[in-house]
Amino acid sequence: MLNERNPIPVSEAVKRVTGFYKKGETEYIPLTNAHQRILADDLKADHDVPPFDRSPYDGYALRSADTTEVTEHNPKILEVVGHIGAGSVHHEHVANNQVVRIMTGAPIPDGADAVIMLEDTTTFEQDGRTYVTVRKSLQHQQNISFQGEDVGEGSVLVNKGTVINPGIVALLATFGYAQVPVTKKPVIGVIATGSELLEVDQPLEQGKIRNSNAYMIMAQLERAGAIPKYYGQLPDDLSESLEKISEVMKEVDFVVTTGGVSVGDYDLLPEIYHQIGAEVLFNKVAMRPGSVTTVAAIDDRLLYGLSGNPSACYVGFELFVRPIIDHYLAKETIGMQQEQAILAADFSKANPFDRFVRGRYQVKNGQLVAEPTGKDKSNMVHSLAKANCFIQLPGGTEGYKKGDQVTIHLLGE
Ligand SMILES: Nc1nc2c(c(=O)[nH]1)N[C@H]1C(S)=C(S)[C@@H](COP(=O)(O)OP(=O)(O)OC[C@H]3O[C@@H](n4cnc5c(N)ncnc54)[C@H](O)[C@@H]3O)O[C@H]1N2
Ligand code: MOO
Ligand SMILES: [Mg+2]
Repeated sequence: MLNERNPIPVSEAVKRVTGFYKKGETEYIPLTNAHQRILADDLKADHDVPPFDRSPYDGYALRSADTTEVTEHNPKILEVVGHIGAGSVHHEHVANNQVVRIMTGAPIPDGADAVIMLEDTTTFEQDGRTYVTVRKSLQHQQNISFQGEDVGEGSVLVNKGTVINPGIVALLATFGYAQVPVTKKPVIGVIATGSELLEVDQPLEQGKIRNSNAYMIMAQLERAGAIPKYYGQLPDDLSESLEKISEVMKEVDFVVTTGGVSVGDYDLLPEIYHQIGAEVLFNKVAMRPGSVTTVAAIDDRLLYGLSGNPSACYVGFELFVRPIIDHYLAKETIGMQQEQAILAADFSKANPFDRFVRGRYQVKNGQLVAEPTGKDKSNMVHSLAKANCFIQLPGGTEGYKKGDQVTIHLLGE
């Protein structure tokens, strides 16, 4: 256990955490559940798309050589010898001066090399036979959707580690993935600590507040792609907390607690880490909010001690829990995406530590602009609601001015 609290830079804290990453196993899940999961194998085309030459129009498949010289004023009559919709095949060879009535998506019959659109023809019957008048000349291979023009067999379409979006779902279906290989989600235990906490359905009492952090963390876990497992809230009682946390550690991949990590008389987490023999990786980070964020490890399992203050808890989660989930899921990108933005309002508070201000970014005139979403104290909860990014304001300055360029970390709504 560390007795003294030495603030370390955020980057160093992230590095210490990612040193403990594990990768989840691959599991196979039904395609209907695959949206937003992480692809565990490269998605490779095992056949051409389309798998055969097909018609992109409703019209007639014909031999282009039969239409040389044909114009609006010099139409030509051809005989209709077949009729196919998408899903059907015309098995006979199309000979000179013959056409096959064809619908969008149907395979081009053997012998035909072009398709004329229905609008450029008229049909008539004579002596029990069907004919079509064509009023346009067609080039060899005109109006054909070629085998493999969308996707060629053998190409890698999506790399493993990619978040599955609706477009990827379409590709998975195209290539017959009824079961999709995805990375297993980590199961993360959530415990709230504090004798002041009421559950959400309890009425307010003097000196007490409702536990918002546990529910916030569970939503953050889901957003990050993990499975939250809620173990309820603990009063500030050492032996009860010790027992519960030791038990939970055995059941899940990681544990996140909130509250009790600072230096108060009832901040029990430091003593709990000591008694269960956990190695404290850090207990002070040079940032605001969340400076008290603590991470400890037992063997290969991490125990996150997030602050009790809601905004500090939120920021500590996104900076230090999210990367470990991204690693576990073997995502292509780890942690929050960063962008440059223009600060939309003055931020006058000076601070020796880096600040991660809850902000909202939007695009204005082609430029990312970010604005704080409310009061920036770590014990506040209201400013979290509208936040879609953190505005990073490096420490050691007298504050920032509207118009300054800043780095923002996207929360990925
Ligand atoms: N003497 C010092 N005091 C404090 C320091 C310090 O360095 N020296 N650090 C301050 C900072 S910074 C923070 S952040 C907080 C961290 O507190 P803890 O992580 O120990 O959390 P608690 O003491 O349990 O609670 C703090 C605050 O948050 C409320 N809380 C707790 N749990 C929840 C919950 N689940 N949902 C909603 N709100 C919760 C709790 O009632 C307290 O108001 O310490 C400062 N103090
Ligand atoms: O950890 Mo505290 O949030 O720096 O305010
Ligand atoms: Mg405390």
